[in-house]
Amino acid sequence: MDNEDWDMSAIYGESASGSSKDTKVMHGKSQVQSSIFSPDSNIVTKVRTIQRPVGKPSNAPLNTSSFTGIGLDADLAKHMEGKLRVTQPTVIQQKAIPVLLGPTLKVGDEIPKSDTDVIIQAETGSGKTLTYLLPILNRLIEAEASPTLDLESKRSIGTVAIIMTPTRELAKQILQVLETLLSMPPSSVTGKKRSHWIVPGIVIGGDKKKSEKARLRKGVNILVGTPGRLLDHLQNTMSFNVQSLRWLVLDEADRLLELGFEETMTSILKILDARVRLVASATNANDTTKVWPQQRQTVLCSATLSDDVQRLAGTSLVDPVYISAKQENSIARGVPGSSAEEDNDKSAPQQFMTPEQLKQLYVIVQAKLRLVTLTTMLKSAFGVTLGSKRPLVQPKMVVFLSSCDSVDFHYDLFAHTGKEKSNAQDGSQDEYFGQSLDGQNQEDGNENDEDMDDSQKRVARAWTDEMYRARRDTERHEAKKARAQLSLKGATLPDVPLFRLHGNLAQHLRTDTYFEFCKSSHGVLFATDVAARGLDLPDVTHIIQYDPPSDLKDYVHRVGRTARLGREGEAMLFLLPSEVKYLELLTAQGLPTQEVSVTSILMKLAPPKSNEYQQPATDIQNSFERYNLQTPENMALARGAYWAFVKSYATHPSSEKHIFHIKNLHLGHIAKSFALREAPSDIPQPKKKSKGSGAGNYEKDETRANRKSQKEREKEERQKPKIVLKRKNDVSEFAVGDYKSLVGPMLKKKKAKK
Ligand SMILES: Nc1ncnc2c1ncn2[C@@H]1O[C@H](COP(=O)(O)OP(=O)(O)OP(=O)(O)O)[C@@H](O)[C@H]1O
Repeated sequence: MDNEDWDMSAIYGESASGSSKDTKVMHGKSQVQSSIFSPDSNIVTKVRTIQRPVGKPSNAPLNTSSFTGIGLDADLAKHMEGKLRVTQPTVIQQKAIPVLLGPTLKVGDEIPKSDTDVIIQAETGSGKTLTYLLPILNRLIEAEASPTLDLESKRSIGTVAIIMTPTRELAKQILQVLETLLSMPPSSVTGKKRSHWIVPGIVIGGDKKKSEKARLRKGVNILVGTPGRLLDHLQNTMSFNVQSLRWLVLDEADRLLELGFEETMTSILKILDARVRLVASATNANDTTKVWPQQRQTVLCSATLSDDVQRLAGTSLVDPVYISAKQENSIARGVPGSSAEEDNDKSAPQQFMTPEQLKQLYVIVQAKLRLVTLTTMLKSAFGVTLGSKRPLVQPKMVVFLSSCDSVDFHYDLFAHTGKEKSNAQDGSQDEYFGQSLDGQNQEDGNENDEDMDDSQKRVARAWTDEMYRARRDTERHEAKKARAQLSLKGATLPDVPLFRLHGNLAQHLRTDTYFEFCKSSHGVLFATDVAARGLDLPDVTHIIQYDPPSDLKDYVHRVGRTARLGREGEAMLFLLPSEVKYLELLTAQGLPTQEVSVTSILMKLAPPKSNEYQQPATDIQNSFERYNLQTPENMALARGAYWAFVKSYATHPSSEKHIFHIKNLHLGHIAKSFALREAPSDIPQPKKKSKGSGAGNYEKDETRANRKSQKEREKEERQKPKIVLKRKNDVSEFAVGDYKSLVGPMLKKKKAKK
């Protein structure tokens, strides 16, 4: 159905689309004010929108089953009902919990005869955390009745379960769920305390190692951690006792096994293999109970499974069973996708799973319109565009960006734009280091040239300069303070709390922001992929992928922050016209997307009964550009974000280079999307920040670049075309320069091999 045909030729406003450019030198560079609309820019295309109905909720609890019915301890089930409001299992819980409870329970026909390694695949938001935590807990509690397990020395048994996650936030979230489950009251039947002896713990980068060591020395029975810190403790904390380890859970397994984490994971597995086996064969001292697995059971889970999992499964899993939420038969032996025939087999496991009820949309936007389109989308969602009403239930949104610097920039921009001084004319009068302070002096009303002699004028000028500097310093100080806050509210989206999350924030800010956003009923979180995996952010209604992910798996995890547990949700993907082929990749993976036209979004800016959206869009863009010009700090954030974007674009995997290639980027328009008025060749690169300063362009743990091995990066370097970008007919005034000048020193150093 065609539902978004607009004839825009009639409504190009003169001021919004005029081609005249205004040039000024500020912040050491020429600033060109150019229009984001031009008569020949064909932003209005006939859009054929395919209306695809969303499916029935696929990750909701089943109303035909109960936890006790699938073998869970009655006290534990009751406790979950009271504490978590969890009463009925989801599909994956119904299928996997009986298997993980072990062969002794004999619930279900398909349960393997002995404990076995397990691979679990289910949609995002389907309750995978409880799927693996509940059976472990259940089996620990069951062991209380075992005469061979000395209750007094249970803590000294050391760590019996390790849960590994790729991000610190996810580790904290899992610990929180674990602690809730462990706060079980005494049994209503026997009156005995349950689970009180089980000690949970966490080891993650960014936290103090010393206190972690102390806790490990005392004994932690279930340990949640990120790979780097876990390996560190395995290598350096002598008192870390894993001799009785029975469960190893790799949550978000595919991410953990990607290049970058792979080496760490291999080392961890080697150490565990050696230590656990050593004791088991020497004394068999830990064979304390029949209800625990006799050997270490490894559980892998994710919504996306990939080649990495197959690689690990081949070496480290013993005859695993595969349990999928979507597959007809509950349980299958072997590793999904490991046989060649499966490639042609339609019943073979799906690599990616998204909730059926999730609405997946995309918009194709020219780079120069990206920022206003995003702004309009946010404004209209919160009901702050002309003629729109605030929705009764305010949305809660996550905007995914490709770099930490980009997150900082957008967070800062939305938090502060609109507060700039009203007399600011394209920033010239607000520029702290500009030539003129006249505007400021007049504003302060301290100077009346006609009534003063020369010396009075000098004193007055010195005095106003002084006051101006003092005010400038105060404003800068306040801006600095504001940047360290957990959330901010700005004039662009009044009363909407804005948050940011990325791997370069100090750990306490990361943690506090995560919990704060969880608690908030509405708001916008600007985040890198650090928020993509596993985070259970309650009530998120919308996801915006402003920068496409570097990996299709991340697409699935990002959109999975909404539409959780049977709820509705909407995800929007931004694509440049040169990236349209990405849709083919999504389609090939069975990910259903539906187009929304950029015009239909921008039209939300038009006054009621009018089609004139270009002027309000231009006003928004100009106010962003003015904000950047206001202070060197603002300028630095924008320039840093621009460079981070360009560099991050260059790290898309080689398999996607035909879609995301830097040579396809219109850099002048990209600069516009960071509200910069400078030519790309003029945009200075940010100075390298000192190591360990907690600042930088990319994610530390979660960077795209980190995911590649040195070898793979070198190979990509060699393959990079030696190109000189030429000015194309339809290319703007800015997009000129050779590859090196565009990409910067990070890539400059390596020479292409012949
Ligand atoms: N059976 C259930 N009934 C009600 N709520 C549940 C049930 N199982 C889990 N939940 C809740 O659903 C939410 C999502 O669970 P969880 O984070 O484990 O999903 P997930 O499948 O691991 O998602 P992701 O793939 O994104 O990590 C949590 O808040 C959890 O408490």
